Amino acid sequence: MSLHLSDVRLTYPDGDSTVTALDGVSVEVDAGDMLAVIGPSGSGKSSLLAVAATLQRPDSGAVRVAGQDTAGLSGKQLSRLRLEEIGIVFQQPNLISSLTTAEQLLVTQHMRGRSPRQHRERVRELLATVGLDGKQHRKPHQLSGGERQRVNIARALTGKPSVLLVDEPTAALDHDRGTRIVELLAEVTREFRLATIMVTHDTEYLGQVDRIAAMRDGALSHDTAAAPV
Ligand SMILES: Nc1ncnc2c1ncn2[C@@H]1O[C@H](COP(=O)(O)OP(=O)(O)OP(=O)(O)O)[C@@H](O)[C@H]1O
Repeated sequence: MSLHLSDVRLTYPDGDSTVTALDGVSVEVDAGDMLAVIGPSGSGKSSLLAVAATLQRPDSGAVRVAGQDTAGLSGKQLSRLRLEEIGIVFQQPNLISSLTTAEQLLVTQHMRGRSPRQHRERVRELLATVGLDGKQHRKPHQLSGGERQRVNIARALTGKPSVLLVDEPTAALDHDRGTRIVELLAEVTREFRLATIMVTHDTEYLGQVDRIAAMRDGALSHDTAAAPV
């Protein structure tokens, strides 16, 4: 399973004119691969994630998620595809303050219409995978910033997605915590055979990813295997 964008173009209205956010972007990310996308502010990184997440329909070009062409799908079918196949990690964890760590994950299963009871074991395993063993009963204020980001990642993985989209995961973290979060993302990408795209400003963490692409003015100008560190 993979994520495939082909010649994607996206414009936004801008007064009497338009702004081109994505200008013929093509990229393929295979299962088990992690691609980092870097680039200056306004270069189109968030737009790329929004299109890959099927939250934004492109003006033209194709978006295939887990082998499925998204062009002909209705809004309802896209929502279902997102729930089943796509995990999204936003910059801010946006955890619900009254819920425990385990409940943050169970509530997403409830939204999928699945009984939380059947998923307690998976939630326990996922929390262990992200290094939160023994912290399932803690509420967000009882966790560190890095731990909250780990809950965010575990929550994105609860529905067993094949695609993981990550927006600036290290923005609020110091160097050590940031390094461990990117390590964790690389680990879960391999372990769960995810097709992962991580948008980041922080070039210091790029040694841990498989491929790096640079966005400039809506174009993906470079896509290469990451240099070994
Ligand atoms: N909703 C919108 N309406 C109009 N223009 C937009 C909208 N969203 C983004 N843009 C424009 O599209 C271009 C790409 O923006 P985008 O947010 O994708 O870049 P970015 O690389 O993610 O920037 P940043 O790192 O600052 O988040 C920019 O010129 C931006 O001003």
